[in-house]
Amino acid sequence: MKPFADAAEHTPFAADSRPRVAVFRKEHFNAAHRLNNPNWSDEKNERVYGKCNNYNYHGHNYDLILQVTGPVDPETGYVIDMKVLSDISKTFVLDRFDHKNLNLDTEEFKDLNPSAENIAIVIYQILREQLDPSLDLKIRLYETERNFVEYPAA
Ligand SMILES: Nc1nc2c(c(=O)[nH]1)N=C([C@H](O)[C@H](O)COP(=O)(O)OP(=O)(O)OP(=O)(O)O)CN2
Repeated sequence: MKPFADAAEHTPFAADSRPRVAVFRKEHFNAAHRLNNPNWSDEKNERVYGKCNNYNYHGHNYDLILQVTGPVDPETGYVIDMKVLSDISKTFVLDRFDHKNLNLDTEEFKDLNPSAENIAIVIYQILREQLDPSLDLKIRLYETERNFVEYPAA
């Protein structure tokens, strides 16, 4: 099989003819949070968020799946070096959020509800700045085994 057969027929700048592949990196972090809207009454917060509004912050074992999609570099065979992706996620996401109380210990969630949706958006924004603009990024965040979100949505 010759994945670069088409590319070879074009100039080295014919990037569009390079095959695009999605690369995945799974990360994990633990964090505590509480869902609460300060503009609502205690009753409404309790009704909307249930046990997630409990004054005792509770923790989740978050699984984070980073999906980076882009053209395969014919020289390296890589879309992105997964070691580099791992280092970026450790430095900019895990070191920031792992073993933290998201509401109390992080700037990002001081005034933003740390729902799975908002955490995924924040992580996306943080990582987006660190990646080559030619690469697409998608975040999948598991808050529990059965509850997970994706950003951007398909
Ligand atoms: N749209 C959202 N809904 C909910 C969120 C959220 O972030 N976005 N978060 C929660 C809770 O924090 C948590 O995810 C729910 O925990 P739990 O009910 O224990 O979920 P489990 O999967 O462990 O248990 P099930 O009994 O299978 O639901 C709630 N909603």
